[in-house]
Amino acid sequence: MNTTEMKTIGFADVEFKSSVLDNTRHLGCRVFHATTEDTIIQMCQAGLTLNTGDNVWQFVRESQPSESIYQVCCQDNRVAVHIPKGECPKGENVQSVALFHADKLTKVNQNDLAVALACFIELGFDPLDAMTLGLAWMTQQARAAGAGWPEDRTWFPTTHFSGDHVMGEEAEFSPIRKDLFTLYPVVDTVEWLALVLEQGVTTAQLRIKDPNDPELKSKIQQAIALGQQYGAQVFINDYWELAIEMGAFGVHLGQEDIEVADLTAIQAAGLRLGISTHGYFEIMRAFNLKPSYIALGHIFPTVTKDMPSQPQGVIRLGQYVALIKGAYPTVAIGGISGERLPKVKATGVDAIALVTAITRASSPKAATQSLLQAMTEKGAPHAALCE
Ligand SMILES: Cc1ncc(COP(=O)(O)OP(=O)(O)O)c(N)n1
Ligand SMILES: Cc1nc(C(=O)O)sc1CCOP(=O)(O)O
Ligand SMILES: [Mg+2]
Repeated sequence: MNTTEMKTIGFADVEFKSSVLDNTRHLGCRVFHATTEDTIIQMCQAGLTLNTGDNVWQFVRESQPSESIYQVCCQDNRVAVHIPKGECPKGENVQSVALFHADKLTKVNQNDLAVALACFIELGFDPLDAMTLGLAWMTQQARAAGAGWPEDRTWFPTTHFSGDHVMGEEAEFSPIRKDLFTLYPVVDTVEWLALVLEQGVTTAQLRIKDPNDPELKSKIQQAIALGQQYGAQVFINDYWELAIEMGAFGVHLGQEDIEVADLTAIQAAGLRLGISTHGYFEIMRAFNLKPSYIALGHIFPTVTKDMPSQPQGVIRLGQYVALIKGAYPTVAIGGISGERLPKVKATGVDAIALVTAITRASSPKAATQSLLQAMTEKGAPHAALCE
């Protein structure tokens, strides 16, 4: 194909070249990358399509949701992505729409967006994360703000799913004490909680996964009392109604939890809110709620929980931390051991959450002590970022 325009998106060790328009001004391009399959963008009868090997994306004017392809609808500076049913993060039989608002652009050029999207998919990002990054990249370019990795949150789009809870303009969750936000054990019994608090832990979470536990209420009550006794920030996982009723310090909720919880009630009751995220789309979605902290997972493979997403690794963790820094406190979670802790800490993340590094240690008390000590040791910040 004779091309009239060549776009390049380059980051430190990867460079993508995209031939975008042929000489009859028809779109039809390949995104070249040395180590992965080519991604092909074509104009066909149905509109612009992007074939990434695993998925087909189609840029449409008006969307009639399809079960098998990602449909992208661009209007001014807003983008709607209809997610194929099988790929939907909310469940197999749900048709959901992810919405993006690139408010620093006046119009999203869909040819450029297709190229940027293809590049980030080639880099291994999940579809909605690739779209979030693609829009951040385009905004950064449009504002002549450099060719580095998108890290400045002012260039990022806002993201949400259709039907998401909308908080009042002024509403934000109560802050946590950052000086107490360091080692963050997540445990499933009151006994474990007492053990870590006795060792000097100042932030912890009670995570009981059986909602039918007959002693659930009493366990939550004991956890709250322990937090008060030790002057620690104790979060209750999932059970936000009980947490409000019993006056907990805070609750931790995941991406599905925030769809069913009464966030306004949690905020009005003065509880702190921590939110789980697993990539750019979810981080920007969490921003809408102005939470007390943002959790970033899972960094390494974990045996504690079945994860639908891939481990993020410390390089991405560093990029997420840079994006969030100054807006909300951050905590990393997933497969973090004493050995891995220095690399995680070097990303600049505020706190480190862990389960098995303590609960499966041969001496949990000694492990907690040594993890606490490692959190306070001064390391070279932003060093040791190789995985
Ligand atoms: C600190 C912290 N980070 C992440 C999670 C996970 O929350 P969620 O995604 O809702 O999953 P469950 O823990 O409820 O299985 C967490 N609990 N704490
Ligand atoms: C509860 C939980 N949430 C995660 C997330 O990524 O959201 S990872 C995780 C388990 C963390 O356990 P461990 O320290 O044993 O790997
Ligand atoms: Mg949860």
